[in-house]
Amino acid sequence: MFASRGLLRSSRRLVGGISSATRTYVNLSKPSTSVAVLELDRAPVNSLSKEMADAVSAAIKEAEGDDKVQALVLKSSNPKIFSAGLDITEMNNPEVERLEDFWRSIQDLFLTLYGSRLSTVAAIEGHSPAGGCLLAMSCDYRVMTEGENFKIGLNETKLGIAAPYWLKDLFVKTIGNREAELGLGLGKLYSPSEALSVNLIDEVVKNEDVLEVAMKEAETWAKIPPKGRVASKVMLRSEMMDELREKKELDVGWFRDFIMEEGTQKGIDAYLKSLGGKK
Ligand SMILES: CC/C=C\C/C=C\CCC/C=C/CC(=O)SCCNC(=O)CCNC(=O)[C@H](O)C(C)(C)COP(=O)(O)OP(=O)(O)OC[C@H]1O[C@@H](n2cnc3c(N)ncnc32)[C@H](O)[C@@H]1OP(=O)(O)O
Repeated sequence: MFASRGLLRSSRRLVGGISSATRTYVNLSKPSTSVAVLELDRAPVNSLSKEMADAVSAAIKEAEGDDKVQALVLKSSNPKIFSAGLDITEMNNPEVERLEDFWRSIQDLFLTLYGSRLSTVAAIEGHSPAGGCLLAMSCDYRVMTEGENFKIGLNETKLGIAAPYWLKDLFVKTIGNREAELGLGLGKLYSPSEALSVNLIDEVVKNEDVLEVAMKEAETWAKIPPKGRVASKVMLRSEMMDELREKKELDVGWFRDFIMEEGTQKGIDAYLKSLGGKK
């Protein structure tokens, strides 16, 4: 029960050093011996397509492959948008096989980030709705830039969809049941100060300070002896992860059936057209 699969992941398959490795959609660098930085870099809004989700998972695993690295800062190349969440076009009139593979990649990204042996700090620069909030909540610590127009939360109901059960569970774990009922039901997006008041994030900082604060926090976590730190993380997180691993294909089926419904498609289509007013 203690050694949840994946959490104390073996690094044998992984390359060792990280030297500003740059790949499509993400940039991975190592500004200090024990802290790596993973930058989300998929214009215009860092939405999570299947390929983007796979790239983020691969970069986390690469960082874990360096035994000296103990912490990871997750940031955005866009100072106004951390991530706009799942790429909605993946769910709009999709091919069923692609849709299922897309969802497996999202599940894997969650399991990889939430279950990482690394201490993870989200430097939330700007907007972070839905899947963006999932990324942030999967980290150990969350710093968000100030600016009351920036929003974070789970707005799925506003698109006519529902968060999967494991994202709901993560939300409840993070902000408690009552606030999650309000947040999920209303599809509420919180300003940084509101998010801080419900413990959705841990700190609000000036835009220009976000990386420095996140790096400092990551260095603090990196100094904790990893054996006890990782064991504590396993104790806190393994139950949720094990449940999803057991139900993975069931969850893929729920997602597929929900998304393929005609009513869901109508809602997604209308929402997508409203975005940017251009589609
Ligand atoms: C019982 C249930 C059982 C099973 C159900 C299981 C699972 C279902 C759950 C699925 C989970 C979904 C989670 C999600 O993440 S859904 C995505 C939610 N995201 C959003 O609602 C964010 C939408 N975007 C925005 O609000 C704004 O773009 C943002 C505030 C981030 C930035 O605003 P800005 O004005 O700067 O940019 P825009 O002009 O709006 O956008 C620029 C272009 O980017 C496109 N765009 C934006 N967001 C997305 C996205 N998430 N996916 C794809 N494309 C996106 C936008 O359309 C613009 O494109 P162009 O018009 O320029 O082509």
